[in-house]
Amino acid sequence: MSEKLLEVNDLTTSFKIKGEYYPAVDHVSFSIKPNEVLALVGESGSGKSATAFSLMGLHTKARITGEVQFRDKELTALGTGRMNKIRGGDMAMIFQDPMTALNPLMKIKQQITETLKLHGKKSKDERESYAVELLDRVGIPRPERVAEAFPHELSGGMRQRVVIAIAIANRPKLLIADEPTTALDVTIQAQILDLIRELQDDLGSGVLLITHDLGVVAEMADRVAVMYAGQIVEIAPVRELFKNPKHPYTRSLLNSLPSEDMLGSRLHVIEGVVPPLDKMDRTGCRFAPRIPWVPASAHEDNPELREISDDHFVRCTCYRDFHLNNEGDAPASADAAMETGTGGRA
Ligand SMILES: Nc1ncnc2c1ncn2[C@@H]1O[C@H](COP(=O)(O)OP(=O)(O)OP(=O)(O)O)[C@@H](O)[C@H]1O
Repeated sequence: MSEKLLEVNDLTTSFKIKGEYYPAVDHVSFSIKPNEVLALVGESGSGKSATAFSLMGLHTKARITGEVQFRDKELTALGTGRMNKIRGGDMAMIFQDPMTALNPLMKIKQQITETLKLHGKKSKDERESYAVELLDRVGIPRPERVAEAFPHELSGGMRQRVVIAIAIANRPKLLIADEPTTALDVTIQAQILDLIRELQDDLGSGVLLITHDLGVVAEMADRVAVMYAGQIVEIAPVRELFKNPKHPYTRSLLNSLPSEDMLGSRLHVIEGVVPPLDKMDRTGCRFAPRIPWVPASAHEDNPELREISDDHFVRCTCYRDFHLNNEGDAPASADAAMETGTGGRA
């Protein structure tokens, strides 16, 4: 097998809005190696989930182009039947909300054995005892009892452990985790992340970890891809990204992280939101409207991801002209920056 487990090239996923297709994922390319955790970060609406769902073949109504090579199979060319075999087998997903991922009317045991059955694993008795083993493996106390429970009888953290048990049931080579801890409280979050890390180590799986939480990224990721308005704007090994962020969007995200020396001070992020798909200007640098104090000449007309140092890629040259102001913050608003004439520069 080649060193790459997953290779995504020019993936474009477009949704139909009022009769027209608009890309939510726009020529996205990245790869994941076995045993590697790639974090995909970005604000709400940047296209993270659409990327994940496209990989899993779950966007049946969208128009999808590009290549998704998974263990030397081209997934975009596979029919539903073969895709169903891969989904939940070699490629599994942990969803954000365990309550919607689980069937409320089925006992936990049944939900796990169904996955095992779909992938032709073991006899009925073996499947049932393996289901209990899996519950134990994901740290569920009294797994025999939990196996007989319905989802609503469990806490949020326990439900997410069940979702993870289902995801790892067939020892996937690739695990896609879409905001796996967002719905949980902080102490449970840490336990679930530890669990995912441990299982990933154990299985040697690659992981695509989708999150908007940079604390989670710092703890879990080997590499990080930053997504804005359907495009990856920066991708780098985790240490490099935290130590040497380039793209203004990445720097804005990192600037929104609280740190000890910022206690009591106000956090600043660049104002604005990701525009809706049908209102998005797709020419030039998509982040330009949110940093109007950076001169137009600093942006490229057709920004591409470019390798600026080993394994560190950035889109658009605007990062060279982007500076934080004296307080180390981006201006609280573009208008303020224009008025003060600081241009957001140091
Ligand atoms: N089925 C759909 N039909 C139409 N538009 C969609 C559909 N799914 C997502 N979108 C749009 O695609 C864009 C990207 O959405 P996506 O859910 O991938 O963002 P995200 O980065 O995962 O955000 P979040 O963190 O809120 O989940 C958004 O503008 C969203 O409204």
